[in-house]
Amino acid sequence: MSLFAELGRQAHASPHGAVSFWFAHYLCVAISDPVSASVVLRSSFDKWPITHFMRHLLGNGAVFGDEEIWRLRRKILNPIFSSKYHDNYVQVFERNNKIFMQELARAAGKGDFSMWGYFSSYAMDSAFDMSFGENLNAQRHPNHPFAVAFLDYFEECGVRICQPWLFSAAVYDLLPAGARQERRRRLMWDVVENLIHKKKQESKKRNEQNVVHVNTNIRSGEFKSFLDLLIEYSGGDAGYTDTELREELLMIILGATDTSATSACFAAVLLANHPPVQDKVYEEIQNMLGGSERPVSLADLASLKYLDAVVREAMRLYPPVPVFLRRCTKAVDLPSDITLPEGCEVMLNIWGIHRNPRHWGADADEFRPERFLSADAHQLAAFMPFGHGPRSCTGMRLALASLKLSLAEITRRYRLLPAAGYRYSAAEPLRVSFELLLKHVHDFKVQLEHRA
Ligand code: HEM
Repeated sequence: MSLFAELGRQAHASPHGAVSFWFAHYLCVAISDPVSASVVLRSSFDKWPITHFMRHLLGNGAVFGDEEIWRLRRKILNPIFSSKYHDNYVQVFERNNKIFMQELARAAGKGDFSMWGYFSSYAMDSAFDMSFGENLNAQRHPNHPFAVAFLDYFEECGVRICQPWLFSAAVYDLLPAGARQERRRRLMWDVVENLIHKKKQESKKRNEQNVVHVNTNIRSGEFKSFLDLLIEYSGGDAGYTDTELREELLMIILGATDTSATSACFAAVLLANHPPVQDKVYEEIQNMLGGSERPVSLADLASLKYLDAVVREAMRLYPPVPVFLRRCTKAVDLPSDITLPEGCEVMLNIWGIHRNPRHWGADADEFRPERFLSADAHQLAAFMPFGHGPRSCTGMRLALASLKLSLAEITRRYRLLPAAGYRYSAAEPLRVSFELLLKHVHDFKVQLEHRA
């Protein structure tokens, strides 16, 4: 992670906001200027070839697919993630949040513990539920084979991406790690393919009987899972094949799970270490609920402006995806008068952009949520944890809703405290590492104290 921070510092000092460096045998350009980053993100859509090893599990799933395939897949994803279906999915978060709170209650008042397992199971259950309309129940059964295979698979990918000599599949597949990945992939594919098969059978039966489907899994209305919508928007029986459906669904589950858990965990650790900020969040929630014990709902989120600022500030300082890797498929002219040639590997250094003092001021490294209450257009354009342009995250609105719902429920019940012996200060910022996503070296440890 220190590499990205150093590249960021060097780029901030350069008039172009960019520096070149070697990564394995690639000569790359790292950009920490938001305006140049936005030009690249709007014009170059292929990812670095080193990310191709993710295709072992995800195939041509939108996130790692080359531009040609990605464009076709994205056309189907866009309507599925439109605001039309937002409420449909948020019901899933509300439901899984209840289980989350029941599970978390077991850790409260018992000293240090890691938030990671709780947030990641909540995110996994929500992603699975949205994808299939089925409850994986990893929150109550963290040893569920799918959940274990998924987490272990991506942990191993995190190790691989930091070791360039493991990039080649010809070598990796012969190693014990390659064999383990193969077993995990098989298990996940089987689970997903069985669910696709089951869904298609059910829908065939319904069509034969001409029955209107109401999914009783969800409180109100007809729930449509990502699987339902992918089938519908890709053209029904003539649409996506089972392989294409599996690729897209696994890609959505990947996109939704660890990213959301990482963001929520960083926000929780920052709240634990900044009591005055936490007090303001608590006050805001109490003022809104006015003493009621009802759960926080989607409709409430619009009133929780300070909580929104806290979530954004946590993602600014600790973006779960700290770098995006793009390859220029044509020459790109940057505003600073330099041209990136065709084939150039570009690292969009989000960590560096989010801490660029030109945009965020001299206190860019400090946790100060208030800056988002008065952020100007330049600052908002320099905030890109979800990417930017046509290939940015489709799930941004859902992710923010999920984060705020869970953090609001935690803060109203508990006072978050730093783990014993570990307190964050401006002089000693959170120590982080890079393993596919950003990670906290101290494993997101906090304590929870019941509020009176
Ligand atoms: C805090 C949580 C999240 C963060 C920080 C995040 C961040 C990102 C980033 C950085 C990208 C890649 C952008 C790029 O390459 O330029 C991405 C792509 C994607 N994300 Fe998210 N994401 C989050 C949650 C979600 C959720 C909840 C979903 C779905 C339910 C989702 C679905 C996707 C998909 C489908 C893509 C691929 C987009 C494409 O290549 O066209 N993400 N996300």
